[in-house]
Amino acid sequence: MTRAVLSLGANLGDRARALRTAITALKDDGLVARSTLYETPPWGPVEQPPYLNAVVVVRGPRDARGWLDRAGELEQAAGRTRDVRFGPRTLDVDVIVVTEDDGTPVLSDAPELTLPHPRAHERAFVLVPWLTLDPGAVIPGRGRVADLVAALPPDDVAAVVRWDHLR
Ligand SMILES: Nc1ncnc2c1ncn2[C@@H]1O[C@H](COP(=O)(O)OP(=O)(O)OP(=O)(O)O)[C@@H](O)[C@H]1O
Ligand SMILES: Nc1nc2c(c(=O)[nH]1)N=C(CO)CN2
Repeated sequence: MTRAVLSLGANLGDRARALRTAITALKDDGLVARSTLYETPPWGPVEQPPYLNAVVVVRGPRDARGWLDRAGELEQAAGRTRDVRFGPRTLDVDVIVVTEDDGTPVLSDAPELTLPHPRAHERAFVLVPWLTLDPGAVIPGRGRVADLVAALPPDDVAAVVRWDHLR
């Protein structure tokens, strides 16, 4: 058994429906915790609409590749096609960290599965929802999520807004 932290994002189509459908599907995979939905400004070089993001924790009988495969299945089910790097999408599911049951982090530098996710530590849209689920969370090699959030530009953190409060 392994425990995985997954980041979900969508900025095309019915964003909330895409995230909720994926989170519901993950109940079959051992969903442990899920954040609420957050509206977040687009991160990265591509101009595009705002995202809805969420973070979930799952624990089940998959290895790290198994979680990556499951992420791909959920993206396909949401109608994702091959697209621009960092560009808009109906659903993006990233594997952020994977931990063995004895607490050992799974590390990988393979291009098709890099763990921990190489950009998670600088993304408020990952760190802020994750921190609500696990105040003691750590990214191996990067530090405590609470400290990483504190090190981000305050405007980046403030721009991650609970979506249920917006409606
Ligand atoms: N930890 C990881 N989680 C998800 N995909 C990963 C990971 N490490 C490597 N990849 C690979 O990244 C490739 C590109 O993924 P994708 O198109 O989702 O990138 P992106 O979403 O534009 O960028 P980012 O991964 O920074 O969010 C995938 O084919 C996948 O195999
Ligand atoms: N706010 C936000 N920005 C992004 C996201 C995302 O999920 N949320 N995903 C991206 C895909 O690489 C690029 N930029």
